[in-house]
Amino acid sequence: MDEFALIRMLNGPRGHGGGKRSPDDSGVTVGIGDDAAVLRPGSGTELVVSCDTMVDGVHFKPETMTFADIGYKAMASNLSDLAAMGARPRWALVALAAPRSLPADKLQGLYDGLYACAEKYATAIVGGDTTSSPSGLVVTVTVIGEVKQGRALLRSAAQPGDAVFVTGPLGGSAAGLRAMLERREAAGPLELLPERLRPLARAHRLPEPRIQAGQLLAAVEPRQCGALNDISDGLASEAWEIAEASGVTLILHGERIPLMDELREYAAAVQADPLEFALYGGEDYELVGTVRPDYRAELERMFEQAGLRLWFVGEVAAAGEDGTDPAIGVTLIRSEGGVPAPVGKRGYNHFA
Ligand SMILES: Nc1ncnc2c1ncn2[C@@H]1O[C@H](COP(=O)(O)OP(=O)(O)O)[C@@H](O)[C@H]1O
Ligand SMILES: Cc1ncc(C[n+]2csc(CCOP(=O)(O)OP(=O)(O)O)c2C)c(N)n1
Ligand SMILES: [Mg+2]
Ligand SMILES: [Mg+2]
Ligand SMILES: [Mg+2]
Repeated sequence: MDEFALIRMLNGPRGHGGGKRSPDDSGVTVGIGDDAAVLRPGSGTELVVSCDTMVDGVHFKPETMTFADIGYKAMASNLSDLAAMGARPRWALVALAAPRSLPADKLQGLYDGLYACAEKYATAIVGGDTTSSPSGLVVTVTVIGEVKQGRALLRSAAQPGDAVFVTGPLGGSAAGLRAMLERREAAGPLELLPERLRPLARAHRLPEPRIQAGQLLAAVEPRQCGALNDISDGLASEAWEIAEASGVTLILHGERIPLMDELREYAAAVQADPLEFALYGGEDYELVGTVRPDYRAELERMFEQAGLRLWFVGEVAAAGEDGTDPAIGVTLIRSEGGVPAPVGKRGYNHFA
């Protein structure tokens, strides 16, 4: 099949989504098929743009992900960065570098996953690029969202006194990854995995970007909301990014960090500390953020009303206030009443 037939197959009417599946108010003047897409942003909005790549052997292996999972997660991990800015997703572009030997039905599976996630979060796929790859599969998604002018949520907005929250349990994805690699079986339907591993594998393979939570936070009275970040490299690494960008210290309470029961069970079975998965594992795609302390109860109420939840896991201190060195950074109080210990600035790092 030639390149153009492939693009038509993946995105056309015979594909598993096609440009036809755009959301109703897609704002697309020109979509797939010309030299570039032409898009109409809403008035009074600013564009929010980000891209992330998934690479064979780095982000997935046959044991860890099906092709549909790779597509879903490529879209979800990108939308997660829009969530972390408080943006509403609008459009996406997909750049694909695929080995010539990769069967078309595998690529079709990848596109099933991409379109499934894009549809779920009202995102129109408006273009991309298709090339051959001399080695493994590489998928890059670019996402474009919108936020009301001046309302984007930045890493630099944490203030001393803020409460630190996360939007969901952490560490499950990294435990799922480890468990699937240990099994050494090709990834198949989640239902075929032992029940205790399913939630962990799901967290790794089919993460959900916290779009609704991000938008809710961006809509809050602006002076009440602090920093926001999504957790791709692990809570420690993302908390460090907020600390450095804001010039503060984040104090985390180990016992308040939400963990799935299945993670606790898995960690006990492999004699590991479940908190290590949460702090340094990564790919949870939950949000970590801060809120002014007086607004905490109101934010909790707003989340509850929207059918969402927050977990308060710590507080922001002026740099050095807790007596630890270096002054700017992240500290952990393992159990209540204990003393804060520095948290290493480590997590997933492509070149470390
Ligand atoms: N090769 C690059 N060229 C230009 N900017 C880059 C490049 N790689 C990353 N960035 C930018 O660096 C910042 C941090 O990137 P990254 O750590 O990948 O963010 P995230 O973890 O949120 O995906 C972002 O603003 C991103 O756009
Ligand atoms: C086979 C395999 N090995 C290791 C990992 C773990 N892993 C790969 S990339 C990554 C971090 C997130 O990816 P990155 O490209 O750094 O995303 P970004 O921070 O730019 O959003 C993690 C934890 C994995 N997902 N699959
Ligand atoms: Mg990135
Ligand atoms: Mg991010
Ligand atoms: Mg990212």
